[in-house]
Amino acid sequence: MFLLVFITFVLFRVCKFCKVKIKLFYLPKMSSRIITLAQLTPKMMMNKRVISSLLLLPLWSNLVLAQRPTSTLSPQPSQTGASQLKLQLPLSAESISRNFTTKMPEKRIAPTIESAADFELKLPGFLNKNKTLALLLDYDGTLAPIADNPKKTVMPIATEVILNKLAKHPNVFLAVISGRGIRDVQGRVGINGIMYAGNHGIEIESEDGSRHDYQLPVEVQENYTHLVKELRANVEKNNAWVEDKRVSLTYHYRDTPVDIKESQKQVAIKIIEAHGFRANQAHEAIEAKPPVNWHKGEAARFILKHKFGENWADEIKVIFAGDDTTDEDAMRLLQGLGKSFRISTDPEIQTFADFRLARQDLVSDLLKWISDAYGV
Ligand SMILES: O=P(O)(O)OC[C@H]1O[C@H](O[C@H]2O[C@H](CO)[C@@H](O)[C@H](O)[C@H]2O)[C@H](O)[C@@H](O)[C@@H]1O
Repeated sequence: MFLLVFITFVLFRVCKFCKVKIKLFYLPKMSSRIITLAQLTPKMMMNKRVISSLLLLPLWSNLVLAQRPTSTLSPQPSQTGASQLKLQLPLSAESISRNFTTKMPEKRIAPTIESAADFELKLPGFLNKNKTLALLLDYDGTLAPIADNPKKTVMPIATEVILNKLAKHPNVFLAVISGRGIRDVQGRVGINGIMYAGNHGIEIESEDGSRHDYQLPVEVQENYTHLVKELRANVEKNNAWVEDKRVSLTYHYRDTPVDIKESQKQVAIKIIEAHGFRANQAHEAIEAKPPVNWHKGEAARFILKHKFGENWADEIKVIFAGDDTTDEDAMRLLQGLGKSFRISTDPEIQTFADFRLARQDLVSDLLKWISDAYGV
C-alpha cells in the first residue's frame, strides 16, 4: 500500500514539475465533487478500481486543483486543511469508499408495502424501543398528500397526532427535510423541538434554533437572481408560476393547458440549465437546484452526524421516507445504513429506497408501526 501511495505521489510531482496540465475524464450525468488524497482510506487504496484510477490519473484529462466552496456548516468532510491537494473527481471520497468497497448502489424496483401489517411482516424486529430511532421525513407527498397548490397542503389528523407524540419520545429523534423554504415547512408541520431542513437541505435549523446554512458561491447566488428574473419574464404565463425560495426555486406548471404544457416546461428547463442550475422533475413542477454537492442526502448525513456523532450508523436506527426525485439522494446515501421508503403509486418506479410505499396514506401506518413499537 505504501508503494502505491508513493507511486501516486511521484506521478503527481513529475506532472507538476513538467507543468503538464492533467485532465480527468468528464463523466456525463455525474456531478463533479471534490476529494482529497488524504481521504482515501487504506481499504479504498487496496481496491483495484481505486488503484487503477490513481495510476491512470496522469493520462486522464481535466485534473483540477480546486477549493471546496466555503460553508458555515460543520462537520465538513473535506475541510481538513487548506494546504491539502484537492482533486476534482467525479465522485466524493465518501461515495468512492461506499461504492467501491461495497456494492455500487443502483436504483431498482423495490419491494412494496401495501398495508399496515406489511411493515412488521417485511421488517420483523427492525424497531427496538431501547434503541434510538432517527426518523427523517419529507413533507410534500409524504407527511401531507400532494395538493394542487403548495398553499393548500395539510397533514392528515392521524399523522399530526402521532408525529406530535413521537416528537416527545426520548428515544425518537425527528427531522423534516423538505424542498420548501425552511420557515414555510416549519409553519406547516408546526412542531417545536425537532430539526428542520429546507430548500433541499441548504438551510438547516436545530431544535434549539441554531442555524447551519450551506454557503453558496457568490456566482451561484448571482445566477439565481438572474434565473428568477428570466423565468418570470419568459415562462411565467399560461398559469405556470415561479416559487422563489431565495436559494432554490420551483417552477409550477400544473394548471398550464395540456397542449402547451410540455413545450413551455422544456423552455423553463433550458433557462434553468443555462444558468447552471439543476432541473429535477417533481409533481407537475420542476425543481431548480443550485449546482453544488449538497442535497437532501448530505443534509440527512449532516443532521445524523451533528446529532449522534461520527458513528451514528452503529449507534442508532434510521428511517427515511420521501416521495420525490430529490428524496432519492437521501435514499442513496442511507443505503445499508437505515431503511428508506419511497412513496409512489408506480409499481415500476426505480428507486434507491429499500421499500416502495404504494400510497401516501401508508405514511400514517408507518408512523403507527413506529409508535406501537416505542409504546407511544
Ligand atoms: O421536499 P418536499 O417537502 O416534498 O417539497 C417538495 C416541493 O413541494 C412543493 O411542491 C409540490 O407540492 C405541492 C403541494 O402538494 C404541489 O402543488 C406541487 O405540484 C409539488 O411539486 C413545494 O411547492 C416546493 O417548493 C417543494 O420543493
